[in-house]
Amino acid sequence: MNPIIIALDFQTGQEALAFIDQFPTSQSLFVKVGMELFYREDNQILTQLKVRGCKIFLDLKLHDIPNTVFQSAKILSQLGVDMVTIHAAGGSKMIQAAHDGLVSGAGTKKIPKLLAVTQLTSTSEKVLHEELHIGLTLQESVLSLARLAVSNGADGVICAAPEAPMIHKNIGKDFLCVTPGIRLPGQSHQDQQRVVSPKKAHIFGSDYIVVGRSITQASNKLAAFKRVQASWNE
Ligand SMILES: O=c1ccn([C@@H]2O[C@H](COP(=O)(O)O)[C@@H](O)[C@H]2O)c(=O)[nH]1
Repeated sequence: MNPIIIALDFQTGQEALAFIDQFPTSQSLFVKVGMELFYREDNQILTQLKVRGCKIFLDLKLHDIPNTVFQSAKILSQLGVDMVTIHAAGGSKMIQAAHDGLVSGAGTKKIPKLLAVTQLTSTSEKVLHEELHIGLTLQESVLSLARLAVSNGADGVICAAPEAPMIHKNIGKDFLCVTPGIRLPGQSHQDQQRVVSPKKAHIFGSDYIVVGRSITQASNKLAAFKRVQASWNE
């Protein structure tokens, strides 16, 4: 299994595909299409990526009333992607609606994995308390949202890697922990707050790491991807 999901945070499909085309065709890539690329390019970027053999994590982080999420998830389920996201903070009915929408929309297609964002990896303990007015610790809040997610049909969560052991211990080893907030040693954290190296994420038990700028903004992107792989395998 390839545990590295590359976040294709490019402004155009042309840039994203030029990036993908640098990799050998034998390399099976797992990529994340987020709001930036999807809002610009729509479904046709997904088709282009599938033609190139990529697995796709469509990261649109749905967060709305249950009916809207149900209808949207139904459509996402028909796009042939492997994973989709919602915000767990939308609550039990919203998570359930996302699950039901995916099941109802998939038809004969494979149902995409449903991942619930717990606390964004750009959120610090200080922001959680002072801006969001949440009285729990980050770990408590992440675990509580992960419990809400699993009870309502999610297959896993988006969290920071140091939270993965707690989630796997309390919820189960098969519940996916997909972890952004990844940097190689010495790199700037930029807007991320809860950051670890690929090696540390592997030790913590992340099922997948999501890596964007460390690879996509490197001068030699293929070499950067190999450095991430090497760190994970250390
Ligand atoms: O909590 C979250 C949820 C999603 N992301 C996404 O992951 C990548 C990370 O990019 P980097 O450049 O490696 O920081 C990005 O697409 C985010 O939208 C996240 O970082 N944290």
